[in-house]
Amino acid sequence: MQPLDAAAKAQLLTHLTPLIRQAGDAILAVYNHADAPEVSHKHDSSPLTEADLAAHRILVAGLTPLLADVPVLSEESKLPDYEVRGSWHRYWLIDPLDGTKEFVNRNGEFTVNIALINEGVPVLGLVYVPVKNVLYLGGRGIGAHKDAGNGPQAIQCRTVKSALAAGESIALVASRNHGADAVDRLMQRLEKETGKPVLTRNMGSSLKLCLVAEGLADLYPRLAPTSEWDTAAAQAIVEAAGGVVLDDDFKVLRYNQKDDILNPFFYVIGDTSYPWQELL
Ligand SMILES: Nc1ncnc2c1ncn2[C@@H]1O[C@H](COP(=O)(O)O)[C@@H](OP(=O)(O)O)[C@H]1O
Ligand SMILES: [Mg+2]
Repeated sequence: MQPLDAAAKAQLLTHLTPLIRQAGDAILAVYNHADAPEVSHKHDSSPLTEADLAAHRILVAGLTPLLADVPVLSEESKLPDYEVRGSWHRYWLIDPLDGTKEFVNRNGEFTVNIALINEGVPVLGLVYVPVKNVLYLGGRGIGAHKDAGNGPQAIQCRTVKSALAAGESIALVASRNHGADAVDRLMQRLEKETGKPVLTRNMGSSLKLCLVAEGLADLYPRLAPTSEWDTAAAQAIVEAAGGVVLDDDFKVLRYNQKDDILNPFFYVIGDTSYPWQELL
C-alpha cells in the first residue's frame, strides 16, 4: 500500500477539495430548486432525497480511481458483509449528505463528509457545508483547517482554562434531534460541579464535531445512535485540532471493528487535559 505521509495527504487534497465542492453543488441544485425535493425513508426511517443520491454518485465516481484498491463505503451504498469489509486495511468512508433532516428542514446545517480510514483510524477528513461554502479539513500530520472562502486557516480546540479566562462559559454541543434529555442532565451536573453556567449550542450533522475542532465548544456528548460515516471525517479534523473522540468506555473511537456500522455513544472533547471523565 502507498504510504500516507503528509505529502501524500496534501496530494490527495488537491483532488478531494474540488470533488467535495462538486458534490456540495449537486446538493445545492436540489436545495435551491423551486420544487421541494421528494423525501423517501430508509429502513431505519431516516430520510433520503435525490440530493443524497446525486452527491453519492459524484463522490464514488471521483474517489474510486484516486487510490488503487481502496474501496469506497458510502451511507448510500449497500453495506458489504463484515466478512468482506473486515479485511479492509484502508478505505474511503463517506456520508454524501449528513443531516438530511436539516436539509429537509432548510436550516443549512448539513454537510458532505469524506474520510480516509487506515487500520480503523480516520487519518484524513473533509467536511463541507454547501450552503455556507465552508470547508473543514484535517488529518494526522497536516493539522486542521477551515476555509470559509478566504483560503484555509488553521483551527484548534480551545482549553477550558482559556475559555474561562476569557470570561466565556463552558459550551456543550447538542443535536437538534437526538438525546436532548441526557444532554440536559449532563449540563446540570457540569454546572453543579463547576459552579459556572454551561452554554448549549444546537447544531445539525457533523458540524457539531467541527464546533469543538474550531474552539467554539468544549464538549459534544452524543448519547444517541449514529453510524460510522456520520463521525469519521469530523473525528479526523477534531484529532488534528488537538481533541479526541472517546466512546462510552473512554476509549478512542475506532472504525470497521465489528459487523454492524453503528457507533457506540461517544464524547467529543476539545481539551484533553480537563478532567471530563470525573464529570461524565
Ligand atoms: N437510530 C439511528 N441509527 C443510526 N444513525 C442514526 C439514528 N438516528 C440518527 N442517526 C444519525 O444521526 C445523523 C443526524 O444526527 P443529528 O440529528 O444529530 O444531526 C443522521 O445522519 P444522516 O442525516 O446522514 O442520515 C443519522 O445517520
Ligand atoms: Mg449522516
